[in-house]
Amino acid sequence: MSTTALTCKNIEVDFDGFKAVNGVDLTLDRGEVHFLIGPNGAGKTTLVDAITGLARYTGSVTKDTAGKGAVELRGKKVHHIARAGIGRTFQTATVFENLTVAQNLDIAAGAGRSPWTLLRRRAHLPANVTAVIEQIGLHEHADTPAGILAHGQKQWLEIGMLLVGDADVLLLDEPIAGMGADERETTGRLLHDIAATRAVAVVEHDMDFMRAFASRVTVLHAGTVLAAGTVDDVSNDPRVQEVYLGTTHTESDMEPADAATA
Ligand SMILES: Nc1ncnc2c1ncn2[C@@H]1O[C@H](COP(=O)(O)OP(=O)(O)OP(=O)(O)O)[C@@H](O)[C@H]1O
Repeated sequence: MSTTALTCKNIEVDFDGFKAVNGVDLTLDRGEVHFLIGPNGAGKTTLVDAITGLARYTGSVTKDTAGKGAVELRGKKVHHIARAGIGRTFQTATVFENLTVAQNLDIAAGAGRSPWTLLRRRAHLPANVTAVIEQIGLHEHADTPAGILAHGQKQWLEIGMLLVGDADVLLLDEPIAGMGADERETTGRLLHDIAATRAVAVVEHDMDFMRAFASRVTVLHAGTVLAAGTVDDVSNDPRVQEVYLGTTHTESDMEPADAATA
């Protein structure tokens, strides 16, 4: 059963009079892989920036925690928002290249620990770190320096760092950019595995990937929600077809399916 993890109401981001996000409502539910799509400049990244505290906005973003009610995130500092369970990745993975996979995860898991305990060598990894290494498929690379991981593996490690940090809402910016077919497939399955208990939102340009793995889709255009629903709902929406086919944004075309990775 899906439960709501994040609710955005009437979000507006204004850059000197230009509304990059203009009255967006969005709900992210646990149990779903929710794709945010739209042509270049639609406002996808700015919306994620607002949710994570990097862009000032009006409106409301509330984090819903089962049993504890809703907490307003607007006005909170970036690290408070992260601590409230909102995790984010960027297109370029930001892992500690000289540390091993296990050390990267151990540090991400220890956000609340003192620097001294973080530095101390640990005889055994905490159970949650071991479980996440398994979940992200890097158990054979636990002692591999992150810097020599393949591109896809680095992305999975970064997602793993959000998981051990107890992110309940994961906002992923083009997680499959630069990945091969097998890595994309693995990533899609990983996202659904994660979404079993958390909310996952993916900003994406790759329409094949969206069709294969989206539980729900929100289409942004010019800072507003153009359409929302299932893959079929949005694919069959004439307004969505118009935006993708009737404008110059052909690099994001809905057809052919594999048109773009921005
Ligand atoms: N700091 C800023 N100052 C002014 N305008 C900005 C700023 N950041 C983004 N914009 C503008 O806001 C609009 C939305 O940009 P945004 O990056 O959110 O779009 P996007 O949907 O993520 O696009 P893409 O898919 O190309 O990444 C664009 O017109 C962009 O030029």
